Amino acid sequence: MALLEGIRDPADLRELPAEEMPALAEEIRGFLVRAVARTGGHLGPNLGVVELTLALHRVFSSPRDKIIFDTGHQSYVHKLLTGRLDGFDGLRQRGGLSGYPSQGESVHDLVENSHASTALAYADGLAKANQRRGRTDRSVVAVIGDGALTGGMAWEGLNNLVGAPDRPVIVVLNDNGRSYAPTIGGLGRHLHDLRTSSDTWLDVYTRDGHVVEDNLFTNMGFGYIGPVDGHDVSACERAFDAARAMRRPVVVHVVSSKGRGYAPAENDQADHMHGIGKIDPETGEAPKSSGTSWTKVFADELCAVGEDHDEVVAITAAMPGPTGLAAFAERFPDRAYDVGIAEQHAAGSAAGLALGGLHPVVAVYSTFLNRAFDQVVMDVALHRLPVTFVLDRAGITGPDGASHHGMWDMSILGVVPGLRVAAPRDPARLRETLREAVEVTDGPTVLRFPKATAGPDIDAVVRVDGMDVLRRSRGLSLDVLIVSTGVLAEACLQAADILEDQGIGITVVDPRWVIPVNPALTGLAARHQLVVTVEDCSRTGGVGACVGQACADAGVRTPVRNLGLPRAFIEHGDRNGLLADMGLSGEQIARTVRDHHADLCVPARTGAETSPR
Ligand SMILES: Cc1ncc(C[n+]2csc(CCOP(=O)(O)OP(=O)(O)O)c2C)c(N)n1
Ligand SMILES: CC(=O)[C@@H](O)[C@H](O)COP(=O)(O)O
Ligand SMILES: [Mg+2]
Repeated sequence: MALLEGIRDPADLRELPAEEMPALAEEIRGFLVRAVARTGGHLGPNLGVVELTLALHRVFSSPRDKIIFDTGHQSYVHKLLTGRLDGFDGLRQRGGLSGYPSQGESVHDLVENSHASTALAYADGLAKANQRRGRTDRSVVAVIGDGALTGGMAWEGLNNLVGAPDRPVIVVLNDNGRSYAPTIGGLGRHLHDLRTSSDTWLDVYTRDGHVVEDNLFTNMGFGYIGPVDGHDVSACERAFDAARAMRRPVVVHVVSSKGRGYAPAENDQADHMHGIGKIDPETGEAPKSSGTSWTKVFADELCAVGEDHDEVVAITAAMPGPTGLAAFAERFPDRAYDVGIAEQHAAGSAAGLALGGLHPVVAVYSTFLNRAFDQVVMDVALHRLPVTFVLDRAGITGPDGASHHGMWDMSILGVVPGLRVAAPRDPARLRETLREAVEVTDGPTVLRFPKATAGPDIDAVVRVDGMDVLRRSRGLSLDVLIVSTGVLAEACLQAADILEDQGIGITVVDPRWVIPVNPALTGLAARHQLVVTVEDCSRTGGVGACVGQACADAGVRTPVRNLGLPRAFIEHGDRNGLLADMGLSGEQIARTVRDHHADLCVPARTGAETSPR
């Protein structure tokens, strides 16, 4: 790896002769496979941008020239070329390199948000700032994938970028034909036609670039250069030079292949190793996973629901595999819709499907529902439409860090009139609440579950008014009511064991449907000295806040304390380690409950009250 080890800064790269680029690319590919096989990460996307990224850093002078990576999952090569070769052993681990650009890591990193389709907005703003400040000596370059280009924000960006022909921005479209799955819709078809219609890929550029007469981009007002071979460093360099010389908004259409140069990724028909865990670098094989994921439990039950409910249809935002909808699509191909990376459209289209008499199930990662909040409120809930949103990766996810933790869904959804949220604690409750959700006809429902292996079922001692009492106080004192949400039930029960041994009477209740607050919960709260709510979601506006509000509104004076995630961006790490950092392990919950109970300075009650039967 002599060449790669000699690059500590893009300036070192620019010193190398063009003839060294193929060898350097080879070194980078070999390094990526070995490193990501050890840590997991986005191997496929990064293998696809090796030559493209070399050309970017040879033509443009970051950080004076700004290079923005849309989504950012394809920025490993950029990190290797900007002095972070040694950090890859800690990729996506606590205290290690982020899997996305990170301002704290490098001056060459600009956008940390890994939500797709935002790069053109940043580029628009940066270009305007350069123009305002008379900075005519630098470029703004946005690298966006064909998948990210299916997102609505990307079209808002394109529309604004061409609004000012005199404000140069270079849009590098990295077109590998897919997100996880092949890129859908008219854009997918158009790009395919552009990729295949040119008899020869452009490798010679006149000063004004090679403008193709008539395509989507030229008709909008962009200069267009392409299609360019994304695995030919020199061709990419010539294209970027030509684009810069045009001094106007330009799209450079680069054609690449995800997983390039590593047979197990190239042959992976699912998604060319888009995002992987640890693998054997020789074979590409992953160790057999122990246990069943929450996603698999959902995928299987949705297929069963589909058999029983002909009105149920499913929508994914370019993630059929990761959300589990691929199984439903295989079973019911005419009842599954992939709308591209377009969560807002997914929610709006779901509203249309519901108005048409169907019951759509929209499966997205919790964090990506943020993007469709207005559609959930105004297009679905306002019309009281029967749409079920299934939020995978809810709560702390782990390796993808701050913009992927699904830690705001219950906080933002708590304010939506008529919307109901369930947080199943185990596979049995996921199956149960999913079936309950698809029976709801007068408004939206939401289920949320984590990126984790699904644990064993936790049966209730008794179900009272739809809520599951998981633990009744062993003694007769009703000191503390722990309101457990979702998978944290296991930690709450561990805490209950510890606290009971310390003489504090604990009731643990799982409301199952956590928003709006079950009125019976306030009655249960009234019979205890203290209520402690526990959730894998932001404490701000989460279930705990809703319970406190409900108790206050019901005139229940029992103090309510909320355990959950802080109003902060939480770095990447492993899920359990981060939950423990946030005080959400069994032991920590017990310690916090004990402290709150001690603060009440009230002796444990004896006898008079009755535990819920
Ligand atoms: C708003 C949003 N929805 C979903 C995702 C999940 N996601 C991460 S990468 C990806 C596919 C990106 O495809 P593309 O832009 O073509 O980049 P490629 O992986 O092909 O390089 C998706 C859907 C996301 N990051 N942001
Ligand atoms: C980049 C992106 O948003 C996704 O690829 C994300 O990495 C999802 O990862 P998991 O599916 O492993 O949770
Ligand atoms: Mg793509």
